[in-house]
Amino acid sequence: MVDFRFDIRPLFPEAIVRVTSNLLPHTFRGDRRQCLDATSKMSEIIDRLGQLSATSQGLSKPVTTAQRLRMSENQTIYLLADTEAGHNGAVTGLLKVGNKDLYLFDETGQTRKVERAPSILDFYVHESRQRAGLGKRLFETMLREENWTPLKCSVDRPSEKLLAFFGKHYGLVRTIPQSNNFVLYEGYFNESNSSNGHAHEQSPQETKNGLHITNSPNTQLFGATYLGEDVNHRRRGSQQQKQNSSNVLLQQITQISPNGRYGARHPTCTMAEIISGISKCSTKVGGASSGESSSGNGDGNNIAEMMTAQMDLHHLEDEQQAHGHMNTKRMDLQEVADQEEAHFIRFGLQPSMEEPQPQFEPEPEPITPPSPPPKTHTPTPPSVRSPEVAESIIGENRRPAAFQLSKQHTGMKNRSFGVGMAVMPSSKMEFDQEEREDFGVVKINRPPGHDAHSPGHDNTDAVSTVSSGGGGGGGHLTNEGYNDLKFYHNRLW
Ligand SMILES: CC(=O)SCCNC(=O)CCNC(=O)[C@H](O)C(C)(C)COP(=O)(O)OP(=O)(O)OC[C@H]1O[C@@H](n2cnc3c(N)ncnc32)[C@H](O)[C@@H]1OP(=O)(O)O
Repeated sequence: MVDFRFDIRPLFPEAIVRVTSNLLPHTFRGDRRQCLDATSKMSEIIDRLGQLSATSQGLSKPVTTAQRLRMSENQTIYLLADTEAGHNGAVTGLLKVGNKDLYLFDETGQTRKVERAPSILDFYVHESRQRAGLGKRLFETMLREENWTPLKCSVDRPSEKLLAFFGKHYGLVRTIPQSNNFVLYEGYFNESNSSNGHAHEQSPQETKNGLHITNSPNTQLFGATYLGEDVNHRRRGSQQQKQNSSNVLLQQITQISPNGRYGARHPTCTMAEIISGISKCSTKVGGASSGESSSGNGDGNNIAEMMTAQMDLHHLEDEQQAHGHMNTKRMDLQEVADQEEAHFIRFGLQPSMEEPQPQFEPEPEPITPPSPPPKTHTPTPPSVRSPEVAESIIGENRRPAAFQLSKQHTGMKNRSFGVGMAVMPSSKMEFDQEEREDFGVVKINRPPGHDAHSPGHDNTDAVSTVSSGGGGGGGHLTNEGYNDLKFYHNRLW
């Protein structure tokens, strides 16, 4: 029993009271002074019961506090009291419910967005009163007041006791596995039961080759969901007529900008763009000289020409200005980067031969399932996807980039766009620091055994060699055959 230093009976004219964000029992009538007194006492009751519930469930901190209730507009706490107990009465149970916007899997594994889903958020009956029917009494009162049914309740990370409670009182046993902490019971999505509960339920989205694509944050962060082969078979009949609209949707989804803080524009990485530009130039020119087709896209050649011209200009300036005028060169390099950026934007929209557009065939191809919800009926506590899982999903199942995955999509940090294109796993990149603190050289694909400081080599490093090797094979490589790029950095960049 949970008793308090004050008399709880004025707060509980009924055995069960309902409390919302004003922290007053629904039965409360009184003046301003009484109101302050009542909210203060009610806060103490809620905090105490919330703490006991957390301890009972083994949680490190309570999910129910008066402060949280005060801040939430769509949550309600039901409190059960025994006014006969002791001198001041005792509070014996707490049930917190609310409406949540949830992305949920249905029985077939399709994602549905359910707005204002009825949710059981916290439930506690004091240990000394459990298994005496008080939980059911509290729950039934809540169902009546909220006009909910047990089947339509989503349960936030239920304990074993609560699962047993649902099984015993409502015959609810078979759950629909979810990827979040919520548990639903089979029948949740039945239309016949939709009279109460769901204020808004969106229809499942399109699928493509078993990849389930929605506008959900999960899809935007981790990519499409694989539903499994049997689901594919079931859908194949109707897939033909959906083909066209599906392609359109896929295109739309991949072009959706992430929302919120993920949608904020990130500062461009000039360094990576320059390296990327050199890599593309290298591939283009190299491909042409070796007889490979480079006619896939004119933009690549434009970039190569532009880079060559710009780097020639730098080379000339370097020779003229020797070691002075760092600022002038820095500005020129920035201009190159700016122009490149504009080209790469177009380049990204019309990928060259190195970045083929994904071509979707009508038949699904075998893909390792990244995250199909396990079809079991034993509720398991869902776990949060780690970045490594996201990485494996992307790595194994993503087709060649229809859109560039950035940390907006992967959740991974510090992924410089373009560096990977310039430096292959077998290659190495070196950063040499020159005398001045803000001046350095990047060397890419240096042949093994090359001494960075050996005489005769550093001269080529000290000036830009991207275009200075006119007599050499690639025109943008050093005499030794590695990509070489001079750069400046400044603490203010
Ligand atoms: C979303 C969430 O809030 S999850 C957290 C749920 N809360 C907890 O786990 C806190 C500790 N448990 C409790 O507070 C209570 O047991 C509640 C709230 C789950 C149920 O309240 P009670 O007053 O015990 O429920 P009530 O008496 O109406 O029903 C009893 C049934 O609940 C289940 N149950 C209650 N206690 C237990 C227990 N210790 N072990 C297994 N099942 C239990 C059983 O099905 C039981 O029926 P039975 O006695 O015939 O086996």
